[in-house]
Parts: sequence; structure tokens; C-alpha cells
Amino acid sequence: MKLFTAEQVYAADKFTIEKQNITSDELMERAAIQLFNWLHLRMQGAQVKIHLFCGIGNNGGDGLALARHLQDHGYNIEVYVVNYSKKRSKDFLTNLERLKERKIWPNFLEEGSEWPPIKEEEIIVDAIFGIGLNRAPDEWVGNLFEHLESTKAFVLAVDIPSGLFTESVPKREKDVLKANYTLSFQVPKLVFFLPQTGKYTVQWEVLDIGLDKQFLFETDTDYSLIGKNEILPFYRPREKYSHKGTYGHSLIIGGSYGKMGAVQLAARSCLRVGSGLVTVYIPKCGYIPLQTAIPEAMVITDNEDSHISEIELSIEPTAVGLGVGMGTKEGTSEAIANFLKDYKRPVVVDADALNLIAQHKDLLKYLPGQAVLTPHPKELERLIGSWKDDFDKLEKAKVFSDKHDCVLVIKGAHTIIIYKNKGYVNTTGNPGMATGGTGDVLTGMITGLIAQGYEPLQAALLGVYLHGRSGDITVENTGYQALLATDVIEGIGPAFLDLFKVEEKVSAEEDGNE
Ligand SMILES: NC(=O)C1=CN([C@@H]2O[C@H](COP(=O)(O)OP(=O)(O)OC[C@H]3O[C@@H](n4cnc5c(N)ncnc54)[C@H](O)[C@@H]3O)[C@@H](O)[C@H]2O)[C@H](O)CC1
Ligand SMILES: [K+]
Repeated sequence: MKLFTAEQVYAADKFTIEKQNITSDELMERAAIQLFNWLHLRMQGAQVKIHLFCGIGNNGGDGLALARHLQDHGYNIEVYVVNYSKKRSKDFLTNLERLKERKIWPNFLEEGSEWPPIKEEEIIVDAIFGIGLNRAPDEWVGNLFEHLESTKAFVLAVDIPSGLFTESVPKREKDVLKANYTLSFQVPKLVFFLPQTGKYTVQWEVLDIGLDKQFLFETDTDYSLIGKNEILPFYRPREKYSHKGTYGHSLIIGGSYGKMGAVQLAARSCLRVGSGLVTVYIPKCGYIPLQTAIPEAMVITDNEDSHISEIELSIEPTAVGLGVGMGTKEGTSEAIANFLKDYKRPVVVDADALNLIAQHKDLLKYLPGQAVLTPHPKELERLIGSWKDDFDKLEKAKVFSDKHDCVLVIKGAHTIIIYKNKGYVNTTGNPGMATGGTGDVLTGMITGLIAQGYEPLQAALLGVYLHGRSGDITVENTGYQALLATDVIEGIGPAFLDLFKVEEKVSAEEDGNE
């Protein structure tokens, strides 16, 4: 799913209005009906009080139109206009008139107004600011947000939590009204997925308001959301007359005394994603544990017992996963540097190998094209330097990826994959996966996918998606706390099978939308 900028959403609006020969008021009405259906389906006429806070632009217009539908269906509502500007939008005014015709008189809130009392069990609809926010809300509006949050009532945001910009990070937390749920029109916003801005909504959902499908399809975006629909088109099925040679030979280079587990995790996950053959290159101390734990893997050992000192290859791997559990002994750093100077085939670089490259940036020029780098935030900072905020981080990552022709897998709650000027936001995974070894599993998976012939970017997308999906499937049995990296490997099979499961439709939801 593409992630549009506010400017692109406005363009889609305009295009739709012209092509479908409708008015902007009719489009607002569609939005309001979708909002109403969503609420009505869940509330079934319950008389819990709904407090609708509406701004003076089109987001406010949506709120007023929703209030009208709620009133028509007998809901218990109270409407407020947050009067932060005299510049009211046309469709806001139209909807204000419609409310007045029904004898609904909103409360006008201004600087100095007394804030309305709201009970914890009541509902707040936030239609104050939408994607048109162009500067931080005035102090008194921030104070209102604070008051609304302090009531602990459930906050349902229309389109986007008020005070949240679509393309930058707000300066102060109190300038945004935190939402429990956001109903976003047509497309989710990038800010829902970044650590500094994602925290402003607990959950989100998209409401289809019928913006022109062709326009949405043809508009190119810098960011997209990666789910099953984005993965399936490049999934490669197993061929009947294939053999293990068809699916590549992966080599995992890593391990040191006390960190052999990392190699085991990477090698096993590499096998689980379907790599035809897997060899590991490790220091001698890992020989017996490796051979015992993973009979399917082949082992080549370094001359040193406790760390890697020289990477001498007697095989020609299809793809290499470099760095897991490797340590930073001096001999090891040299071995990696020498290896990278000679090696010309696809590589996934992780952990200590990443840190080494960050320390010796001249090594970057030896990376083969489209090398996949899988840094966590600290490793990323060592590579690209510090950043002002999440948007700055993404821009710097894009510049780095373009300059060094590499795929950056920025690990986090929503892992973001950057290649050149595009970003791909992953949707799978959960907090249970914040545990030692899951990164090694990811490295093994991406390596194994590249070995099978996936382009490095595709391998990164599929690997990250399946890794998170496996965690999501597995956590159902383990719970967050007990989830182990090993469990994520065991879930890879079910995650592949899940790619082909047809989603069950909630029939009531469909009814509600009719
Ligand atoms: N396709 C869609 O998604 C549709 C969206 N709709 C809704 O329209 C809003 C966007 O409406 P817009 O009028 O452009 O902006 P806002 O309501 O967000 O803001 C109002 C207005 O206020 C001014 N402003 C901005 N920042 C400030 C500030 N800090 N203080 C005071 N005033 C400010 C600015 O001039 C804005 O224009 C979208 O989110 C949806 O909810 C349509 O209803 C249907 C199609
Ligand atoms: K809002």
C-alpha cells in the first residue's frame, strides 16, 4: 500500500472530484458516512455520550457531518467547535448550517473558555486538525488537548491525530492529541509508523472514501507499506524438477568464543527459508556444537580456535551473510576487510561486520552492488551519522543508500527498508521479538533468500516480512515475554504457508459499509 504525502492526498481529492463529477461536499459526506458506519457497527445505538470536537477546516467539517448522522440515528452527542481561526472552510460552513437546521447548537471553544467535563467512559471524536495543519496549534489549543487526554476518555481521531504533521515531527508532545484509534481516509500516513510519531495513535485503520483508484495506482510515492499483497507478486514457487543446486549455496561467516549461537540461528533460518545448501565459516571452537546442532549445515573452520582470523574459501557461495557473533578482535577486522576486497557476489552485512565498516568507511567501496546492511539504530548512527529526527534519519539513509548502492534494513518496531530514494515500511512483528538473536535470524533469512535468486531488495522485503509474520504467529503460543529467537525460526514455515491463506472477511463489517 502506498503512503501518500498530504500534497498527494489533496491532488487525489481534486482529481476524484473532477473525474467523478462530484462536489467536495459530497466527498466529505462519503467520509462522514464511513466514519458513521464504523462507529454505528461497534456502538449499535448505545447511549454512551459522544463528544465531537471539530476544527474550522475540512477535518472539522467531517466531524460536523458525522455529528449529523449520529444525531439522525439517535445517538447521545455534544458538539464543540474549536475556534482556532476565523478562516472557516466552505464545507465546514455548509455542515454547520445543516446542524443548525436540525437545532444542534455547537459549543464554541476559544482561548479562555472553560473546558467541558467529560467522563472516562465517554467517547471523544477528534476532528480538530487534519492533514492541513501547517504550524503548531496555539497554546490554548494544546491546553485543550491536555484536558481531553486527562479525562482518559477514548479518543477516536478523524484522519490523523490533531496536531500531528504529515511530514515532520511535532516539537512538543502536548501539541498533539493522542488517539486510541485513528480512522484515516483512503491511505495511512507515514507518521503512523515512525518511532517519534507512531506513539500518537495506538491503532489505525483506513476508511475507503472512493478516491480515484487509477490516480492512486499511477501516483508514485516515496514510501510504501509492505504487507502480503506487496510480497506475493515476487514470491518464487518451488519448481517440480528442481534440485538443491537450484536454490543456491549460502555461506554464513561469523561466530567467536561465546557467540557461536548467533551462527547457529542464522544458519538454521537460512535453511528454513529454503536455501539449497548452507555452509558456515566459523572459528574452530564452534565445530562440534555446529555439527551437532544443525546436521543439515556444512562447516568450514578458521585456523584460530576462538575467533575468525582469515577468510579462506574453498567454495563459491551464491550469497554470504557476514558478521553475526563475529566479535571485534583485531585479526577478525582484518579478515573481514580482506574478504570484502576480494568478494564480488551478494552479501548481507550485520553486527560486528557493520561496526567494522562504520569504523573504516573506506571499506564501503569494496561492498558489492546492492549489499544488504541490517543495522539496528546504534549501528545505523555509526554508519550514517546522527540525525535530528526520524524524517532526517530517513533522508540521510536514502542519501547513504544511493551513494553506496546498498539496501539499508533499519530495524525497529516497523522495520524500514531503504533502497536509493524509496522506503518500504514493514507491517509485521511484535514487541516479543525484542530479544537476543532475532537479528541473527533475519540475517540468515535474507541471505538464504538471495541465494535462491531473489534480488537483494526483494530478499530484504520478503525476509523482513516473513520474520515479523513468523514472530506474530509464534507469539500466539508463547506470549511476548517467552518468545525466543529459536521460536521465530520455527515459525518461518507457518509464515510461508500464511502467505497463501485467504483473509476471512468480517461479514458484519461488510453489512455496515453497505
Ligand atoms: N481525501 C481526503 O482525505 C479527504 C479529506 N477530508 C478532510 O479534510 C482534511 C483536511 O482539511 P483542511 O481544511 O485542508 O485542513 P485541516 O482541517 O486539517 O486544517 C484547517 C485549516 O486550519 C489552518 N491551520 C493549519 N494549522 C493551523 C494552526 N496551527 N492554527 C490555526 N490554523 C491552522 C489551515 O489553513 C487549514 O486549512 C483531512 O484531514 C480530512 O479530514 C475531506 O473531508 C474529504 C476528503
Ligand atoms: K483529527
